[in-house]
Amino acid sequence: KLDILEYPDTRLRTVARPVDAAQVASTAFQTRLDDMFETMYEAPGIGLAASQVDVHERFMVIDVSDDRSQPLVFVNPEILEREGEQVYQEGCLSVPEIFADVTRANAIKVRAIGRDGEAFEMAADGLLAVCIQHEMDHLAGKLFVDYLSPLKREMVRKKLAKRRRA
Ligand SMILES: O=C(O)C[C@@H](Cc1ccccc1)[C@H](O)SCc1ccccc1
Ligand SMILES: [Zn+2]
Repeated sequence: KLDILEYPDTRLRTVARPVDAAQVASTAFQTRLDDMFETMYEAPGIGLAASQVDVHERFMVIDVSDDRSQPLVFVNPEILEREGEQVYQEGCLSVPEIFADVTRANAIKVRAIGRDGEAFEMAADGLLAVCIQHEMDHLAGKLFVDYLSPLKREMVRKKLAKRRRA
């Protein structure tokens, strides 16, 4: 299991660098993917970005299925199209016990390299679209609390400081 960085740890603000596609097939990279899925499932969560475990490379794992049967790997993800808007009450494994409404695109088209090292394109909507956008923010050093008003963000900071002292 990997340790998940917690806000306001400044390492979460690092902008991840692209992965060398030739490395995806390597045992080392595949093992890191296994560790990411194990950490995500154990949290439990439906998404985890490499940034959250202090690995600043552009990849993330997602599984929004109810029975943990649809693991998805996105390496060097890019959003090709965005459509509509949806509000979702988001949480984050790096900002424990804080939830807030975030507005994101309702439907997206994303291109990435998969676990097999091959490029693919995927259309996503609903919770999967929210999760992909949430994880891609992590890779850009952004957190969902950045969308909150300064006042609400200050309340979050105080609440987490108290939680850490407890
Ligand atoms: O911290 C993370 O990136 C994991 C996030 C991913 C996520 C946040 C908001 C909305 C969608 C995905 C979550 O903490 S995973 C926990 C969770 C479980 C079910 C539904 C929403 C969030
Ligand atoms: Zn998160």
